[in-house]
This record gives sequence, C-alpha cells and structure tokens, in this order.
Amino acid sequence: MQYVYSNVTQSLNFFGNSDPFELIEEYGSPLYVYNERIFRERCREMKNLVSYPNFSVNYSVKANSNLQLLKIALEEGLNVDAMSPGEIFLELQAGFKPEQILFISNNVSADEMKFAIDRKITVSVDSLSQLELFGKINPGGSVAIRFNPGVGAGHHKKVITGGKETKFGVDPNFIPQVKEILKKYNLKLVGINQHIGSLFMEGSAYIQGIKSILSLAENFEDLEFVDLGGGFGIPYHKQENEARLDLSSLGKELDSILNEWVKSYGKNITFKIEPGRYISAECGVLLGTVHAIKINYDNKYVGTDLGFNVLQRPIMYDSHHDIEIYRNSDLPSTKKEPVIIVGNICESGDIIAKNRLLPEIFEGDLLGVLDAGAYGHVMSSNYNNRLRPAEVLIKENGDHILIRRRDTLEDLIRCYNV
Ligand SMILES: Cc1ncc(COP(=O)(O)O)c(C=O)c1O
Ligand SMILES: N[C@@H](CCCC[NH3+])C(=O)O
Repeated sequence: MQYVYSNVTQSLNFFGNSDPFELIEEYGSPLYVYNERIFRERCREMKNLVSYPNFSVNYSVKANSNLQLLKIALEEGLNVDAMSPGEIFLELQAGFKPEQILFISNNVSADEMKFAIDRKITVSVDSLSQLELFGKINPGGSVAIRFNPGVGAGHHKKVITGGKETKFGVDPNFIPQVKEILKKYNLKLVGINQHIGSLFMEGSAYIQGIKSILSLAENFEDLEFVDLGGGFGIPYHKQENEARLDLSSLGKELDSILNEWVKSYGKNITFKIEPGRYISAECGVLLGTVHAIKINYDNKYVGTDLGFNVLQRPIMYDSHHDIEIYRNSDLPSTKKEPVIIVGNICESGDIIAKNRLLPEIFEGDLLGVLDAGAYGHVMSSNYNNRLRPAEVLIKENGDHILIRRRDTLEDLIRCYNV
C-alpha cells in the first residue's frame, strides 16, 4: 500500500500492525479507527495540565462515548461529565462510580433529573426554573449550577456556549433569585460550572472565562468545586503544520490563578475541567472508499462513501479535516488538482472537502479523514437509511479489535411496530 498523500498517520504508526486496506476488507467501509496509545496520551496530558492537587479531568463523553474508550478513560483516572441519561447509563456501564459523574443538564424533564438524583449523581442545573424543579424533586439536596458569566469562544457560532447569544447557563444578574430558591428548598450549592464553548487554540478567552467564574464563585460560601469547562482545541490543519495549543503555558497560568484564588477563598476546593475534543479527536481516523470520479461542468468530484451521515462536522460547521490518500495500485498521481470530495447522500450539501488541492485520486483509493475521533461517530446517523460504520481500536501492541459493530439492515427496522 502506498501513502499517496500525507504521511501523518504513517509517522504516528497509527494503524499498528495493519494497513487501511486490510482494515476495510475486514470491517467494511466506511470505518472509524481509533488508536489507543494516542487516546491514553491525551488523557495524561489533560491530567498533568496543572500541579494544583485537587484537580479532576471530567472527560466530556459527548465527543466520543464508545464504551471501550470510556473504560480506557476510567483506567487513566479520568472522571466524566454527562449531558443526558443515556450518557449516564453508558458511563455507569463502563464502570464509573456515581461520584465520578457530573450531570450537566440542559432543559431536562423531571424524570431525567430524577434519573440522576436516584443514582446519587450530582446534577448541575442551568436555569432558575430547573433549579426550582430540582428543589421540588429533591428538597434538602445538593446541587450545582451552571453560570454564564458572559465570556464565549469557539470555532463556530453554533458551538459558542457562553456570552450573550446562547441558551446556556444562568445569567449572574439572577444570583439573588438563585439564593432565594436555594433557601426555599434548603438546597446546598456544592459547585458551580461554566463552559465557554468548543475549540480554542490559545488560552486567553479560557483564562478570561476562569477569572469571571472565580469572581462569581465568591458570591457563594463553602463550595466544593468549580468546574472551569472544556473547549481545548486540537490542530486540524496538520498537513500545514498548525501549531498545537500550548498546554504548558496555559497550565502554568492556571496554576497561579487557582492557587491564588483558593488562598483568598480559604478552602482548597476541587477544580474540574471538561475536555471532550482534546481527549478523543486525534485518536480517530475515518476511512472511506472512492467509488466514482466525475467532472460536472468545471468541477471535479471525488465520490465516496463518506456522506454527512457518517461525519457531520463539515456540513454543520464548514469544518476542515485533513485528508490522506492511500492506494493499492501503481497508478501515478503526477499533478495536484482542486477537487470536491463528496459523499453518497441525497443532498448537494453532502461535501466533506471543498476545492481541496490534492494529487490525482482514482476509484478504489481509500481516504483517511484525520482527527475524526471527536464528534464523529457520536453525531453519525442513519439518514438515507445508511448503516452507521463500525469502530475499531488499534491496541497499544498494534493489533486491532472491533469495539462496535457496523449497523445491519435489520437494525434499520428494529424500532418499527409492524
Ligand atoms: C458543557 C460542556 N462541557 C464540555 C464540552 C466539551 O467541549 P470540548 O469538546 O470542546 O472540550 C461541551 C461541548 O462544547 C459542553 O457543552
Ligand atoms: N459538535 C461540535 C462541538 C460541540 C461541542 C458540544 N457542546 C463539533 O463537532 O465541533
């Protein structure tokens, strides 16, 4: 097999003892492939972000909740956040204890809130009405609150979750009402949290957000934790040598802010962070197959099985993913040309890469979509009644194992009443 374009995965020995053609032959195309070594490395980098002792890395499993990866995160000493009863269910299945889970709820039903409370999982609510609901369900209980101190950041407006234009968090102007509701239901506020948004590549907005949430925390006595949120970015433009987020200087800055703050607060509370993408994006490559090449008017289209049912990020946020080309024949690619890489879904927005300058691609080539381990499979769907791909793990010894099977046609009719 030749790496026709880009050797990012080759230099990482990403596919271990196999090559993409062998994996596709065994598990079908398209296919999500995860590298265990890289996943573990990212867990450790986050754990070592600061030297402040009471520090918890809560993996935000919405990025990738494959059960096998959750078990590895648990082995690495991470805790988790959850956004839904489904995520809680998976986390408990993976072996996390209730005290390792923070349910960061958003507009949940009473039953969903009860689901967490019954399992002794801390619930963070993000509106006054949900705080009232919590108080009615669990008077005298312990609760956390998500605040929105006004700072937002992210790679796209759809993923900015702090500031004035988002549904998330409680506006700090309502702190008096928060206190009234806490008192009314005799609730103990154990923690506060925020999340400014997803994907920052330099730490200034994150630090600004932390300063805001810490100054807000001073309104409350005897907190047990402040959760600073996630959003740590990864370089999606590896083929152009994009720099990594400088974790070392971010960690130093954090350490000095946190140590200083606990001194004035008078208690060594726990600080939590909630990274999702940073933990799982780079351990994942989505493999797909080129089935057709065509020229429509002036555009050259590369037709693949990588529809937006499989990876939604490009259609949803115009996100960039680097693409590698693998070939099992001697066909030469002599020139680079702009191509539009498309999937097999019945919508003209079904584009995975627009006007990408790549060496000539042929039918039968495989493509590797890099950094697909976060918000990849979890956001995939059965649109057009296509089957969601299998997920395979390249273990640390280089062998591969199937960690989620591909959908079957029978799966498509499983929920119908016929
Ligand atoms: C509340 C919350 N925490 C954590 C995350 C994880 O974000 P990221 O994957 O950017 O680290 C998200 C997603 O943006 C989120 O909404
Ligand atoms: N799904 C988004 C990130 C959103 C994170 C959840 N709040 C992405 O793919 O970039």
